[in-house]
Amino acid sequence: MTSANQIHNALYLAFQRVQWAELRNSVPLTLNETDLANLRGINEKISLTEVTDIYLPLSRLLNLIVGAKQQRGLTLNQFLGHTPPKRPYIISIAGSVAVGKSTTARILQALLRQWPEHPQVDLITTDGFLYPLSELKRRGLLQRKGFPESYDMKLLIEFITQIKSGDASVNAPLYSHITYDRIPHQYQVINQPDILILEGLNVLQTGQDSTFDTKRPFLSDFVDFSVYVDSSKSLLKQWYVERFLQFRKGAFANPKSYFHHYSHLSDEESVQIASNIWDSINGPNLQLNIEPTRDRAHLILQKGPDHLMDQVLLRK
Ligand SMILES: Nc1ncnc2c1ncn2[C@@H]1O[C@H](COP(=O)(O)OP(=O)(O)OP(=O)(O)O)[C@@H](O)[C@H]1O
Ligand SMILES: CC(C)(CO)[C@@H](O)C(=O)NCCC(=O)O
Repeated sequence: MTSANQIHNALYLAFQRVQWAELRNSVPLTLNETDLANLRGINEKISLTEVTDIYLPLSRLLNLIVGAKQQRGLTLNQFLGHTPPKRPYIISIAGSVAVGKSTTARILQALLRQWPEHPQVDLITTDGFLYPLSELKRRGLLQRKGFPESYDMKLLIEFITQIKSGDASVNAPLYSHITYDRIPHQYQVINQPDILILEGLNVLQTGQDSTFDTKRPFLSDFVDFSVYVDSSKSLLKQWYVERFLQFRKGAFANPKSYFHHYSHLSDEESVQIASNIWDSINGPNLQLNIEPTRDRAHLILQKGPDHLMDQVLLRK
């Protein structure tokens, strides 16, 4: 009998933290003080050593992989004798709520932009494709936010089809964590970037359940390279609760915030409420719908305590 471990070893090359960090020596790019200050602006909790030791080699790997695809495009054009429109290279980033998908995506965006072969790197999150709050209410899905059925997959597939066709000025809907809802009449315009990073918990899902139209293509059919950010369940819950406490002091204090009523809670009450939301919504969603997609990724980033990278797994 072939064990799950054997299958994993056959599919992935595994790099422990130290091995991966050594690859930094083969990265020609360095970061200057301004670059580092910009990265600080993304999230002041990010360790800059982590950026240079872990994410810089990662940006080099992606730079090489994107380069290979660009080369293939040129070869194909030569064969076909025409020049098709510029089509963005699409990188997806999946993982649990609170694992750090958006932070990872923003670090990679900042680093990938530094490479002269692909200066224009755009980033969008699938949060904007959640149904508006009124629609979620209508469908009785308020307690299922983030579950597959809470996303307008038709809209998301339409969006990615336009991007992949090389269309100019494609609108992506925007989401606000303050109002907990889609922002009406406001869009992010995607205009033929070199790379588009698509971040969200559902990007590796195939929708092989009754809630989806089985004839519809999968999002992953449009994605060139997929990343899954992984960590242990206990750390994920801890990061979720910590972020909730942080929000209570920041975003929730805004009277427009959907969670404004939480801003007056004590620490103890907040921890209780965040734990309940985790145990009833985000934890089960991770278990049922997100974690099962992990081994479809081309690259798995495994984070340990303090968001430090433990291991990098790369599809052979
Ligand atoms: N590399 C990092 N170093 C330190 N803290 C981090 C790092 N990445 C993420 N965090 C922290 O972890 C929490 C979750 O991060 P982030 O908001 O990026 O997660 P997410 O996966 O995008 O979440 P969601 O799905 O809810 O949008 C935040 O409090 C963030 O500050
Ligand atoms: C918007 C999502 C679904 C994904 O980012 C998530 O942050 C969320 O709101 N989940 C629902 C439960 C909660 O409030 O955490």
